[in-house]
Amino acid sequence: MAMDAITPNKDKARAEPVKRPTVQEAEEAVRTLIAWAGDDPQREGLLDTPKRVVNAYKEWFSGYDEDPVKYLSRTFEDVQGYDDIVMLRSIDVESHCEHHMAPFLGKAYVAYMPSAAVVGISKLARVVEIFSKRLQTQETMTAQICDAITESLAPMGTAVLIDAVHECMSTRGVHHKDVSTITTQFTGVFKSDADLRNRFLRMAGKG
Ligand SMILES: Nc1nc2c(ncn2[C@@H]2O[C@H](COP(=O)(O)OP(=O)(O)OP(=O)(O)O)[C@@H](O)[C@H]2O)c(=O)[nH]1
Ligand SMILES: [Zn+2]
Repeated sequence: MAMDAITPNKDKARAEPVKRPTVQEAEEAVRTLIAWAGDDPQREGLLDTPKRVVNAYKEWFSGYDEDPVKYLSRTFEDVQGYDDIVMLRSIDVESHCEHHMAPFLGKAYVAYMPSAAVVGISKLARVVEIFSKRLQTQETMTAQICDAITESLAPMGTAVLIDAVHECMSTRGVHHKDVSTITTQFTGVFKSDADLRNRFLRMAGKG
């Protein structure tokens, strides 16, 4: 999808799409932040930095240009009657918090109980990646991953757990380095069946 088509995280208060600035405008904003940090944007070592930062942003925030549902649309039905949990453990999460634009890093655990069809397992990791490559709160991201799987696959239930360390808490502010944050979202049988939910948590190593 083109870089000028932005699909922001849902914000019900905003009706109009956000207009993406030009590369030149984005680079100028980085020069402003360099000066705000106290350095000279014209210093030789910093001359190419705005270009590098803008390119890094393209990668860190590439999730605005991707539609997770697209990845979940191809399913497979021939699984010989398989009817138990499908779970991906320890999916890397590299995201940025929407409050400080600081990284938060961790792991996601994603499971669903198939109703009929299953999906290619790599697509679940892609869904995590797409939502993580946006400005996020961990809670929003956990709910978005769960919703995308639930809406696309209509499984018997979906379970998502994210365990992450927020650099806005470890490198600034309260400076707590060893605190990780766990968020969970459960639907369907994972919500109604405590034994199944506990099985998921044990399989994630959190039970
Ligand atoms: N719930 C939630 N909070 C987050 C997340 N990422 C960062 N935060 C918190 O967002 C809050 C923002 O609080 P503010 O008081 O507005 O900002 P601040 O003055 O920079 O806060 P401190 O981080 O405490 O210095 C902080 O408590 C952060 O720890 C997240 O994913 N979920
Ligand atoms: Zn933060």
